[in-house]
Amino acid sequence: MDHSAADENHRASSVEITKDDNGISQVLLRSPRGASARISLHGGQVRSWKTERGEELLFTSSKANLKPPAAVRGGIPICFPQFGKRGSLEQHGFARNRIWLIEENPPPLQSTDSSNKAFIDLFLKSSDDDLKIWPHSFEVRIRVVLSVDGSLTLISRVRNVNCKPFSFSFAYHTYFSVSDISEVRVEGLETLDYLDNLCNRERFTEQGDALTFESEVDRVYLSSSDAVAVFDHEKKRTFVIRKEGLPDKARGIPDFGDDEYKQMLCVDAAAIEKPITLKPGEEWTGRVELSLVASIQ
Ligand SMILES: O=P(O)(O)OC[C@H]1O[C@H](O)[C@H](O)[C@@H](O)[C@@H]1O
Repeated sequence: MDHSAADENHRASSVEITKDDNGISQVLLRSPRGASARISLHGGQVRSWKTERGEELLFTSSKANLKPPAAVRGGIPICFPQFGKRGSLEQHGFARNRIWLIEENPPPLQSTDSSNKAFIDLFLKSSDDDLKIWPHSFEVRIRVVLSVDGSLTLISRVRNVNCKPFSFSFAYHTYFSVSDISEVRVEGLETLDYLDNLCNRERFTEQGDALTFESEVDRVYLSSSDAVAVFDHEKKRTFVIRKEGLPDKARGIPDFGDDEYKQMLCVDAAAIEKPITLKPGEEWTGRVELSLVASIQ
């Protein structure tokens, strides 16, 4: 068997497409050691990411409405073309509400080696209804890759297929599952400036060595470093989030008035404060890699 045929064979055994309870296609990626990721075509959203021991690493609200076009609070929603309420569109834009397609032969991805890894390519383009509320023709592609060691990488491309420039925001709005938010600390955001969404986006500078949580937090850190770590002392887990092409980080624990939300922490890799502008025919690429490392507490 030649090399590419071996790759194809490996891929076929590690990618499975089924339907969820609402009849929406979902993709299951499996690593040879048993880690897995499940991605729904509703929103192109990663809904589950599990270790080889079957432990779920992402949070999903037990009250989430999973029926399209609802926005599902959990997993990794894709915020595009708007983050939060910073624009005329619905919160976090419409991409997370749309039904995406699987793309069999996407244009080649520069400097990305997905061989021997389980991956899927998803695609969304502006519909006539989208153009009524956001008049810019676009194509968005996301490759979700599960590596042999269980780490999860999402690579996104946005292309301007319009005849005029347009600007957009983008975020991987990642809901990590944590034991209890009081047991968690975040490193990698110290000394950065942030905009506090709970104080009319006023600008502050982060102090202290590592960040812990005592009450609701909703902040956008500007020009953050490309690696942030989330330590969960009780679960003895450390998540490492690495990003490229996405200057900002958002961090939040919402106060939805419910104990359930003490078991989650949102850390987004994002382009929020300086929206990305594309001229006709241009393409932007952004990437995030999530990994679980041996506990360094
Ligand atoms: O509930 P969602 O629409 O998914 O948004 C969840 C959260 O997203 C971001 O972090 C916003 O800054 C928060 O204000 C919001 O609570």
